[in-house]
Amino acid sequence: MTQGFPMAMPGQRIGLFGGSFDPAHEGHLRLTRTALQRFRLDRVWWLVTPGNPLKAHGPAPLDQRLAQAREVLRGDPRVVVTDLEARLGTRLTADTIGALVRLYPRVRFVWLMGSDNLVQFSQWERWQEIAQMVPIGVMARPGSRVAARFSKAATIMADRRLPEGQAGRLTEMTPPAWVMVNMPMTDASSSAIRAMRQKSGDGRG
Ligand SMILES: Nc1ncnc2c1ncn2[C@@H]1O[C@H](COP(=O)(O)OP(=O)(O)OP(=O)(O)O)[C@@H](O)[C@H]1O
Ligand SMILES: O=C(O)c1ccc[n+]([C@@H]2O[C@H](COP(=O)([O-])O)[C@@H](O)[C@H]2O)c1
Repeated sequence: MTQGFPMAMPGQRIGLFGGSFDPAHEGHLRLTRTALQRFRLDRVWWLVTPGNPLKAHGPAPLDQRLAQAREVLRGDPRVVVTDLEARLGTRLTADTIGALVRLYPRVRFVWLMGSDNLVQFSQWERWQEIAQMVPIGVMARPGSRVAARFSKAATIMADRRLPEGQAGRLTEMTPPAWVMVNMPMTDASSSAIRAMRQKSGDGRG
């Protein structure tokens, strides 16, 4: 495998967790640990994006966000923090997933996201193509669970939704397939942390 690309064994179940991580926080950690358990994943790869295509303002430098994300994870061996999108030269999730399924044809990938992202999902470029490529695991986030449930993407994919009790089968499903699971809620958010840092005059944010 090319340098900087994580190793993966054939048949491994890997969650792809894309985000700005500007900065990473307890919510990302909780989502990751819950996904590992509920979807019976072997690994989760944090795809630290060079920049969310829907966000107008660029985030902090990529190296800074990668280093901080690794600190938050405190060496959990099941989680890999990667700059794969920068290496692949992709920004759009459809392109990133397309490249990864070609590079790792025998890995069982699932896409992970918080419920606030499911609300917006129908605005992502070629979102239905994403849903055709990999199953999707959605984790409830305070304030967006109901909106996510009635979102455009959820409505269009309603007949492909797994009951929460069957979340452990998500990686075996032929996409499109998705499930929304509850997790211990935390209202941690990167924007709240950035706002707090700005208020306290900490230049990092
Ligand atoms: N507290 C949380 N609970 C559940 N999911 C979360 C939580 N915080 C972030 N996520 C999810 O993590 C992914 C990456 O989010 P991101 O890095 O943008 O963090 P954020 O806190 O949402 O940032 P911002 O506040 O700047 O929008 C998204 O899928 C988002 O839904
Ligand atoms: O591909 C798109 O059109 C698209 C639009 C919005 C967000 N995304 C991805 O969604 C993930 C979460 O983004 P964010 O900024 O909410 O952490 C991250 O991997 C982004 O690249 C992707």
